[in-house]
Amino acid sequence: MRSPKDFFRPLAVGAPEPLRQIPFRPSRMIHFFDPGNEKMAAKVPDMAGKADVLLGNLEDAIQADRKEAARNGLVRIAREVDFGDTQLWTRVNSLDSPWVLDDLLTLVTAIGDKLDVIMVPKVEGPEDIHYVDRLLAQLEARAGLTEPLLVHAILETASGVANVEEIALASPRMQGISLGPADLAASRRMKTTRVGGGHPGYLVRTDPVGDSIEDGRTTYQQDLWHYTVARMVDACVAAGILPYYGPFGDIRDVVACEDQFRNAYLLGCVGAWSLHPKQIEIARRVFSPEASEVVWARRVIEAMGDGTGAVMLDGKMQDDATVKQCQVIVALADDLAARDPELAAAYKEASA
Ligand SMILES: CC(=O)SCCNC(=O)CCNC(=O)[C@H](O)C(C)(C)COP(=O)(O)OP(=O)(O)OC[C@H]1O[C@@H](n2cnc3c(N)ncnc32)[C@H](O)[C@@H]1OP(=O)(O)O
Ligand SMILES: CC(=O)C(=O)O
Ligand SMILES: [Mg+2]
Repeated sequence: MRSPKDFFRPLAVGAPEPLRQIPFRPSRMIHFFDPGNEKMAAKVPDMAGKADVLLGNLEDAIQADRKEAARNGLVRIAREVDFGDTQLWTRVNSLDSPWVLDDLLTLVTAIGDKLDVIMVPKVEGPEDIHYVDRLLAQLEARAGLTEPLLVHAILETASGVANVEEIALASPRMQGISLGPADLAASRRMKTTRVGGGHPGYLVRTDPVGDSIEDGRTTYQQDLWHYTVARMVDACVAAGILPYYGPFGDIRDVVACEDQFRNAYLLGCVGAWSLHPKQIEIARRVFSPEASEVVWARRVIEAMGDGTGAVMLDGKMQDDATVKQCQVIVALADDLAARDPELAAAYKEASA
């Protein structure tokens, strides 16, 4: 473990200074595409106007014999497409794979100045981040980069969850963490074959009424991911980085996808992954505060004046703590509206 005094020292001679704070940039959806798939690649310029983050995926979902094509495709896309203020991320192959070294060597030296964040899958503990941290510093120095690349970990192994607090604090490069429900389910030997979402077998049941243990007992499906998402949010916020829900694999079920995303939003996540173009809009809707909520939050802040004491508003008690809750909503709304003109117009209309 590095001394706190050395934490912000570059890890290689000539590497850029690490950031002291992770900037908040809207990232309601991290949209995955296969950069080696010509159809998807052709849609990138259009999607750059719709998604907050576009991620060129090199890991799972890319066939072994297409890894090089995906890597080369990402280099080409990064050089040719104007991303405006849309972020470009990548997910490299896992650290034990035969591809990751070439992923990092190629991407940092060829397009390190175009990439914002490198997502690292299957992170088991802080040692994985330390390895990537030093290697990135060496490559940044070689490429002459002036801004440090940020690192995002996927929480998708049982060890990763056990070590999530240390992972979040492992490097000043740490930008955020996403839940990886598919690999995590496999790692934990959970008995679900779904990619995220609930399961009808994971439920609670009301008590028996009368003599029958069968009749009249309502069941409620529970959220398999609640514990992990809540723990991830705490670990991220304590470390000053951003938590994200991951993928929802049932592309057809846009209703349950929206529910899962909303659970994550309410628990503190700033975004989720989108795997298909139709999930971009779901994430945009869910991870943007509702206009009526923003109006209410502004009313509370105004009514509370200097933010101390207690007042009643529409029959509800407001005090120092509720002002802070409302400030969270308003700050997020302002950040998102600055990027999203449609949202800005909706907020303006609601407050008129
Ligand atoms: C557990 C994990 O690791 S999750 C992360 C890894 N997985 C991924 O990244 C998967 C990304 N998504 C995909 O590969 C695809 O969306 C699939 C395989 C799930 C479905 O693909 P398709 O069967 O082609 O879907 P569908 O027919 O509805 O596609 C409609 C159009 O959208 C395009 N499209 C589909 N997904 C995407 C995407 N992620 N980005 C851009 N375009 C896409 C298709 O190419 C198709 O284009 P066309 O109209 O020009 O023919
Ligand atoms: C997100 C991811 O990689 C997983 O669920 O396994
Ligand atoms: Mg995975």
